[in-house]
Amino acid sequence: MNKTLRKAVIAGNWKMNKTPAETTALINEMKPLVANADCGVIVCVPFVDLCAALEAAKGSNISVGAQNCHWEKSGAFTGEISAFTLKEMGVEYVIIGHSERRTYFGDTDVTVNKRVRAALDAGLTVILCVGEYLEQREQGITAELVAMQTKIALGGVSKDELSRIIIAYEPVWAIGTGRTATADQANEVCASIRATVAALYGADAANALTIQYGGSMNAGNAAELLAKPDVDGGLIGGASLKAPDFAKIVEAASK
Ligand SMILES: O=C[C@H](O)COP(=O)(O)O
Repeated sequence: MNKTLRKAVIAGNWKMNKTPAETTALINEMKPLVANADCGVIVCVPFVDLCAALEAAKGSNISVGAQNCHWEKSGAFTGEISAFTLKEMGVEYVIIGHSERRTYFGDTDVTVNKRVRAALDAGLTVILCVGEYLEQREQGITAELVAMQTKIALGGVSKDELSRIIIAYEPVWAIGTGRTATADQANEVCASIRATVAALYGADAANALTIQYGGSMNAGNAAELLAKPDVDGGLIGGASLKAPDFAKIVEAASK
C-alpha cells in the first residue's frame, strides 16, 4: 500500500468540552499555529459550538466537524440533530460510531450504519470510529471485531462514496487513559482495516482511504505513530484541547 497517495488528516475531537466563547478563543489560538500544515486539519466540536467554530475558522485551513448525527432528516427525535441540518450550517465532517457513543448512548453497529448513510446522503464526510475493548484484544479477536464493525458500518456505501469516509481506529483501552497502542499495534490494526476495505471495494479504493489512529495520541508520541505506513493521521481527544499540543501533532503529520 502506497502511503504517499494519501494526505494525513488530523482531527480534534473536543468531546463535551468548551463553550462557544471558549471555542472562538481556542480556534483563534490554533489558526496561526497550523496555518502552514501540509495535512488536513479538522476540529469536531459540540453541537452548540458549531456556529462559533465555523465563524472562527472562516478563511483558515481548519475545517469543522460535529461529533454525531441522527439518521432521519427531521422528526420526533428529541435531542437529536440531523445530518442535513449540519450540512446547511456549513459543517463538513461528522464523527460517527465513537466508542463513547457506543458505550454510553446505545449506538450499535446497525445504528452506526444508519448514521453513516444519512451523513453521506447529506453530503458530509464521515469519520467512522472502530475499535476493541481490552478484553477483546486479550481474547485475540481485535482484527475480526474491527473488520465486522467496518463491514456493517459501510453497508450500502458505494465505492464513490468511500472517498467521503475516513476510518479512525481507536482501541477503547487507549482512549483518555494515557495508555497508547504501540506504533506497531496501531499500524497492524490499521493495515487490517485497509485489507477489509480492499476486499470490499478493491485495492485502489483501500489504498486511497485515510485511516487514522486515535487513543492518547499526543505531541510526544504522534511522530512515531504517524510514521507507520498504514497510519494516515490521528483523531485526537485530550491533546486537541490545547492549541500548542494540537499544533505539534499537526506539524508531525505534515512531515
Ligand atoms: O476521539 C478521540 C479519542 O477518543 C481519543 O481521545 P484521547 O486522545 O483523549 O485518548
